[in-house]
Amino acid sequence: MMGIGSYGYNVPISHKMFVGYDVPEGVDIRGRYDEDYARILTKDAIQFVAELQREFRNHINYAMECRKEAKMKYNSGALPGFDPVTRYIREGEWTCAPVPPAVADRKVEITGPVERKMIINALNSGAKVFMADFEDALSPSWENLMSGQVNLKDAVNGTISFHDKARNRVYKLNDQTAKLFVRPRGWHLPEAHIFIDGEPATGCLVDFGLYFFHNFAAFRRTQGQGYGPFFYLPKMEHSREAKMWNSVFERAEKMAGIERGSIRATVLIETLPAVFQMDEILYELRDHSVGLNCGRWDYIFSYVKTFQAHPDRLLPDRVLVGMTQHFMKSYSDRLIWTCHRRGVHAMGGMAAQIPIRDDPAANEAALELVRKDKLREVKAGHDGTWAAHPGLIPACLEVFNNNMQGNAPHQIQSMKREDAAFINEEDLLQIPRGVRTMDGLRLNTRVGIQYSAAWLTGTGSVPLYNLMEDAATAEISRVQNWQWLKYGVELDGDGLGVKVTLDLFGRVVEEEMARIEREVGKEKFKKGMYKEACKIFTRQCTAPTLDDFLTLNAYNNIVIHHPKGSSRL
Ligand SMILES: CC(=O)SCCNC(=O)CCNC(=O)[C@H](O)C(C)(C)COP(=O)(O)OP(=O)(O)OC[C@H]1O[C@@H](n2cnc3c(N)ncnc32)[C@H](O)[C@@H]1OP(=O)(O)O
Ligand SMILES: O=CC(=O)O
Ligand SMILES: [Mg+2]
Repeated sequence: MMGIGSYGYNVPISHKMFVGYDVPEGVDIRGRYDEDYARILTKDAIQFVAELQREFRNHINYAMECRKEAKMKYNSGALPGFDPVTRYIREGEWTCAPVPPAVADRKVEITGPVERKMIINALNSGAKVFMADFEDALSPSWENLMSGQVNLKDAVNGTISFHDKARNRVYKLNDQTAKLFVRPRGWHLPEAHIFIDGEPATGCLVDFGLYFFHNFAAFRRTQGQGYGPFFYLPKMEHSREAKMWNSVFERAEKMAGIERGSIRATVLIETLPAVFQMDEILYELRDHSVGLNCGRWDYIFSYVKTFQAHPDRLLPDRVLVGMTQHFMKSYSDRLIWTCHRRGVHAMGGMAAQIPIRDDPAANEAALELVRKDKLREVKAGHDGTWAAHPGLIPACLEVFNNNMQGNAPHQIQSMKREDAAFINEEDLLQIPRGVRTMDGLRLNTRVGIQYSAAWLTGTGSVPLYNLMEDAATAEISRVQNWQWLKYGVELDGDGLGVKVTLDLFGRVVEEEMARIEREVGKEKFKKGMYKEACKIFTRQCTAPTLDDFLTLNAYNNIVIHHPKGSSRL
């Protein structure tokens, strides 16, 4: 009844009668029709997305070409660094627009996919902010994206509820809820279920456009104290990409008839090139900015990706690349200095530990690691941090409440970190120290395959071995394997002189697949998409040229095109 395809074709089906979305000229919706989704995919909302697409498509194409050009430069041996052309921005005295009162206090922010029950749990979690994620934590299937929009609309309207029939439990919003930020996808991802003028739409414009169109008015009234909506912006590599977002925001404000500077966004600094552009990014967004965030996991991924052709910059085991490595500490310190100098929040990142339900001692050890990470952040001057799970909110809040300097709900004025002004290119690029082991190779493989299997079946964040895994952490596993294979590295931590070869990797994959089957059980293994995931992950790890993104390459596997309209037989 439905056509499965890499984007570009529909499977003809003979239904007698179709209902479909009412679309404006030039738009073709190839995703499944659903009455709930039709509340989101209204003609006016789609028209707004199409206008954004038409206005910005050339800019986006240009920005993506610039990414390719930068990659070629790095692949020929160049290092990323500060741009002499924009020195005047870095050295100039300017600040961003004042922080909106509604989000002055961001001590702890919970993140999670736009799943109905999780949205309610996150908003009720006691965190100050909830970042609802269309990105690292979400597998961007049509169902996930569209039901995510429905859920967010109900959340902003305050009407969201969820009935867990199996547990006979009804979920509703508390009186006091976290402030909502929404993270759209990155600039590079297409939305292959919506075609505009014959081309797939840009994923982030769909996420942003639909959410903004339906929610700006209610959000500003109920949550934003006259500001908003609020966003998180992922995976940018250059300030030109921030400039595009700024123009998108201005265009949206104009359409909505709201004051310029109403929309506010926090940019994740999570690519290596972007760390040299923090001032420039804030400058482009200075009327729409509410800070920067240390997206540590994608940042590590980006370090490997940027240096894919630099065999002298190989990473040690993934578990050894933490925030105390010099390049990571330098990045976080410079981010704090930059943000506070420009008058905005410097947000910390995500510790990977999550509560461990069935083992109190292990649970306490995990909590202690989270506390330690948060203590380091608050003492360094961060104004808030991220938590992956409601069970971590009280501990994170306690650390921030007890250790922030000054009386404000942030440390923007009280922790200037002038010492971090001297952090230079060498600090930011310093090669992480540590050893490489067979365990590291095995863990990358086991986690990468299991995450990919979850992603292919519609889940974008999963608990694996008591840690949160999402697209960013899986990327590290993938590119690290690729790097080790490409350069045939020696696993120097094992003292056996073993080199990573295709043959060794093949055996590791086989053994780890067997282990996964044992761990998840035969039934789940058979029903899940482990074999497909293994194929995709293995191909990516052994590809002669490194794929830019795991999810971009795997996306074709989750695109499902339906005939125009669905059956009403
Ligand atoms: C690198 C980055 O980009 S980080 C940001 C992106 N990543 C994320 O946002 C990850 C967010 N976290 C998660 O998705 C989840 O916590 C996981 C997948 C890691 C673990 O989830 P689970 O295995 O379901 O956790 P667990 O079973 O302990 O959950 C207990 C309860 O907490 C809820 N819960 C867990 N995490 C969250 C969350 N982040 N937001 C809201 N509710 C949550 C569960 O839904 C469950 O609710 P219930 O008791 O009402 O049924
Ligand atoms: O998005 C956050 C990250 O760490 O990546
Ligand atoms: Mg990220």
